[in-house]
Amino acid sequence: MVATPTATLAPPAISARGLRKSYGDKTVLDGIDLDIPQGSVFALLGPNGAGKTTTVEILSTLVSADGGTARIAGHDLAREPAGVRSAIGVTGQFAAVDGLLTAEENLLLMADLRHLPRREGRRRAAALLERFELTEVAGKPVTAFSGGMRRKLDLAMTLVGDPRIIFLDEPTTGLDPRSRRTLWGIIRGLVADQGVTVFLTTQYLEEADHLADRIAVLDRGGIVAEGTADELKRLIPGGHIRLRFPDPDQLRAAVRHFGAVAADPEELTLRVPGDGSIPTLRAVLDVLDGASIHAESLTVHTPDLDDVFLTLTGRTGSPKETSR
Ligand SMILES: Nc1ncnc2c1ncn2[C@@H]1O[C@H](COP(=O)(O)OP(=O)(O)OP(=O)(O)O)[C@@H](O)[C@H]1O
Repeated sequence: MVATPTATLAPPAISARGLRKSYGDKTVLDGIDLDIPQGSVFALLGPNGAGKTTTVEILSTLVSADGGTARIAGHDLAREPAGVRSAIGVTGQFAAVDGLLTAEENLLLMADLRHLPRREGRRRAAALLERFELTEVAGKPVTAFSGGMRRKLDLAMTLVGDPRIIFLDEPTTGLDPRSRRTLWGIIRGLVADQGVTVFLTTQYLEEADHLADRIAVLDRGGIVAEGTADELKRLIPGGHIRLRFPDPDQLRAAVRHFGAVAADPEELTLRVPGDGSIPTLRAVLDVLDGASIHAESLTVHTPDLDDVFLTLTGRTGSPKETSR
């Protein structure tokens, strides 16, 4: 499919102003603004309980906001909820998959719920089974499926209605790295081939980094930062070089030469601000050599989304994968 040059002129797929929601005296969303262009992937990143699911529930008409306005696919959220529902698909932590039915039966059931003619329903089910590489297991009951296969089927069911906007609430939570990567590929394909807009929530910084055109960090009821992964990383001043010393004397000597930098006497390490460029590294090594200080090891740390998350929310994100 050819990308439409009008995409940039098109109204946003999702826009929201001042969305608010409280449960009892707990303020979950305290005035959220969003602008998500058509055909893009947007990631809402936040720690547990930040209000990510609540945001998806509001934007997908499952829960009403206490205040604020939103337009989804051109429909006013409060006044035209049926129009919103016809344009969106939602895949949540609350998977819609029925374990007793087969994969194909689940898809056909969804086609019935969407009032598709029988033949069209069968055609779409077959195409989705093929696309998600589930054709061979189409006749098997879903109880026999792995977590990754269930997630794929869940996403396929969302696509039966051919939505223009898809909400994915923590789509890969609990999946192994391989299944996660498979789903990432599928999600990227949806955007590239069909131009759908994806609104994704995640606790995985790496997921947001891989998939999203823009990322918003939600914390304590508000969006504390928004931008591309690179823009967010630039919020964090530089990287650092970490030196490890064999004993406290060497560490103390290094502190005298490098000045006001973060030292960890227990770990016998010192953080020197700087990127991993050759001149920076050479300058650090020259200081060590000049003062005859012996360092055991040197590692370069470039800022990543984890640093951003930590700086903005005061908490670390989820453990990062090591299997690249
Ligand atoms: N129906 C409800 N009634 C009362 N409190 C609720 C309800 N739904 C959500 N909350 C509260 O709102 C806050 C935000 O919840 P939400 O599920 O939106 O967070 P989240 O960012 O999606 O977290 P997680 O990553 O754990 O799913 C939590 O403190 C939660 O307990």
